[in-house]
Amino acid sequence: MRTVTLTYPMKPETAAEWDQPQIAALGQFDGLHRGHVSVISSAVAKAREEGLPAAVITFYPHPKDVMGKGDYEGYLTPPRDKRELLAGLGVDVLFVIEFNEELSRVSPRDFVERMLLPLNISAAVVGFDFRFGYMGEGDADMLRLLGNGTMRVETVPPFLLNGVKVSSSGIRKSLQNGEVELVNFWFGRRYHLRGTVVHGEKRGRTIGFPTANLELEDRYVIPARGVYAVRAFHNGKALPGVMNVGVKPTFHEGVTTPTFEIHMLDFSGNIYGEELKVELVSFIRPERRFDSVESLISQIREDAKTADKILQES
Ligand SMILES: Cc1cc2nc3c(=O)[nH]c(=O)nc-3n(C[C@H](O)[C@H](O)[C@H](O)COP(=O)(O)O)c2cc1C
Ligand SMILES: Nc1ncnc2c1ncn2[C@@H]1O[C@H](COP(=O)(O)OP(=O)(O)O)[C@@H](O)[C@H]1O
Repeated sequence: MRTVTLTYPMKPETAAEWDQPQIAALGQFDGLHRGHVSVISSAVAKAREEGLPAAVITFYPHPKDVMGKGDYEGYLTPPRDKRELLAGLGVDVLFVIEFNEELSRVSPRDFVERMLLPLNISAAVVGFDFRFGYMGEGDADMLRLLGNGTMRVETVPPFLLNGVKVSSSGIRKSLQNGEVELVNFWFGRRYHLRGTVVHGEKRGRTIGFPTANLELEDRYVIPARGVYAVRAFHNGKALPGVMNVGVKPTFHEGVTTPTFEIHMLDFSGNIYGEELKVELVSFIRPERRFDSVESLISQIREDAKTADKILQES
């Protein structure tokens, strides 16, 4: 899959490259959940049918990140995850349009005429609630109108699971409530965090539970504080583990930024500086303060047993 970054207005030399028609799915697609996958797969299927390349056109940063008051909660799929997942769906080209204040003021007409038509999009596939252009004034009908007969527009209906519409906002909320199974069901895969193992306070090894401290690679949506059964992938190898997302109230007061610590159940070795991808499998319990280190240790021992059982069954 090729990734192309675009800025508004499109440079003529960029446009000149896209002289073949292509089928494109348009949207923010943060999370690439099953609703998003249904839109993108429909574009890919259409592209295969017509023997044309399948493209995805998306925006980065997230409009809420640019237009908000600095309180954006982060990404479900930061750029690297998005690229990997889209490549796996059979997408040939990913166009990432840089979102900034200027783009937020572009009218639907200018957006279509100056960004989409130059890319030679013969059919655009969008979700049922797709909005674009200044103040979200544009919708699928307007896209069709502005395409002026050169661009077919198809909408994909809402994707429901148990009668509930799968949505990025629903997933964010559930993740922040620790509802991992539900989140994973909506994703159709497991939510993961990726990062580098950094030095912590060196206490883990002294209490019999060394923990790899993860410095997140990007601004992920942070799951609820607490203990999770996880699978950590180290150099592609899956390692069962238990993760604490928290501020360690047993040892600290007033800390607000959580750390991500993973104890791998059957592992020993030095992995400082190395990358881990950590898949969340299940929420075990909220984080709490213990009156003694001994009671924390026996609870962690219980957590490790619980995680082991969950992971053997999933
Ligand atoms: C499975 C697990 C559960 C944990 N639960 C708690 C908890 O409930 N409360 C707490 O204060 N710390 C908790 N911790 C964090 C430990 O306090 C922490 O791992 C230990 O202090 C080592 O920190 P270090 O890696 O920075 O040396 C937990 C850690 C693990 C691995
Ligand atoms: N089973 C394991 N799970 C996690 N990390 C382990 C394990 N065995 C060894 N390690 C190593 O030990 C380090 C964690 O030890 P710890 O005493 O908690 O130090 P720190 O506070 O720097 O994280 C990890 O970063 C990793 O390099």
